[in-house]
Amino acid sequence: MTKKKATIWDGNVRDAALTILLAVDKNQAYSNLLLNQTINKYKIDSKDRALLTEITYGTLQHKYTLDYYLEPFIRGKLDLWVRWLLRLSVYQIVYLDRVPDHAAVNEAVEIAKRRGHKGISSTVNGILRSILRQGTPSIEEIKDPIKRLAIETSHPEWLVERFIDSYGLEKTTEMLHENNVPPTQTVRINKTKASVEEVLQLLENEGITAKQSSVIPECIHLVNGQASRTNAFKEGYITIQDESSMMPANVLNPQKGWRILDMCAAPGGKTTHIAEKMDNEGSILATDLHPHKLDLVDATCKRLGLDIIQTAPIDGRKAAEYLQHESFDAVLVDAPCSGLGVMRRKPDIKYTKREEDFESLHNIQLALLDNAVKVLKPGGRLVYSTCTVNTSENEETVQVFLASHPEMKLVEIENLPEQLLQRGQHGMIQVFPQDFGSDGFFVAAFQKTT
Ligand SMILES: C[S@@+](CC[C@H](N)C(=O)[O-])C[C@H]1O[C@@H](n2cnc3c(N)ncnc32)[C@H](O)[C@@H]1O
Repeated sequence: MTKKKATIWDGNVRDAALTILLAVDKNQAYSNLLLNQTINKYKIDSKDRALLTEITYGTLQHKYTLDYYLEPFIRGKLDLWVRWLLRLSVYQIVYLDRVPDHAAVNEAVEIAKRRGHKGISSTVNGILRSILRQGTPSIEEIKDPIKRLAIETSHPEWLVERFIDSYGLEKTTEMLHENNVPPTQTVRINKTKASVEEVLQLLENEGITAKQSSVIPECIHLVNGQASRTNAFKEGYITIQDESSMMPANVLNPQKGWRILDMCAAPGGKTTHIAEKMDNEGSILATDLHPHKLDLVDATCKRLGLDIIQTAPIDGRKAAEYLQHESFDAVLVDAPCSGLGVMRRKPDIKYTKREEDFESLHNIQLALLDNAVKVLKPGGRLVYSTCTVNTSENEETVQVFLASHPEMKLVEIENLPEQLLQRGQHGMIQVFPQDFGSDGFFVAAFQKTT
């Protein structure tokens, strides 16, 4: 008898969510990539897609809270898949009004029967029915305020403490809650092809309601639909990008005809934004450590009709060995970072990041900046950005960099809307997810004086 090949999708949303959650936990798979691959590969329809996304992300986002709710009801050790099945079931019971409790329990019992044996399914049934009868334990009763906030918002305690040390209790509390709010879909319009009004009309013709952002003018918020499936996307009128990520190109303020280096360019979101701002006139060298990722940059340029971008695999920590010194009008270092600003869309980051990662990231960031200075023309502009909320990779990287580079100075950021400028000081802006519902993001602008 031929064995049936295992598949993520057999029409059962909860089962597919369980498979994805297990892969994220066991194989350190990226939840967003695996979820998108599953949805696209199996062409999952919009109703199932919404529920699958909600259960997968929601369960992952609230993992520690769900464990707290489950703890009093679990006796002994459970297999990993059983624990995830319980978590995703309690997630539905506690957070999803549109799923009746009995449906969540029955589905879990059926999955337990299929994946395990009768004993397991009655354990799952017993635990979930006890929770329905007795209710979940109260988080309010946790005495330690840091532990309470960590459980309530499902973040590791060390990270909560670190955030409070850097940003204070109020900002941290707001940020941790916002990290559990699903992000809205935002796209950037390609102004070399159409105006905002024209793109809004194109999207409307495809049944998509969208509106221009009140923060970054080239940003559009989608109310429904999936940007990647639209003709507007396929024909190069839009690029999927978080609103915060639209800051660096604006801060760089590139002019037509400039020669620009984008040192950590893949997959090309900011490179192509810079090219659009230059009206596709001038030249951009887009480099990245990983050659295969540069194919994505090339493909995006082709889709958007931009031809001033050349790609090259270069380790930015050695860029000055390969590139002519003082040859670029401006350099963008959109550095590799801990990604603590994007936990809304990549909840796995909450559970996988370690404090010891920060120092090596800080050192890589400094090495990238050192090289950027060497290839920058005197008078040229350097922009440093990260998608993290972490002083050691943001303000401290800037301070240490400045201390060893007297020829560099921070310059006032000008080319952003007032509401963003208000959040900055001395050439640096830290955006928090709660500020505009966009990713947490940091940007700093420097000028080479000699
Ligand atoms: C934050 S991502 C860049 C995102 C990109 N700028 C965009 O907007 O689409 C950081 C990038 O840095 C690259 N990277 C990591 N270490 C690098 C190094 N030593 N030199 C150059 N690129 C590096 C990674 O491969 C990754 O693509």
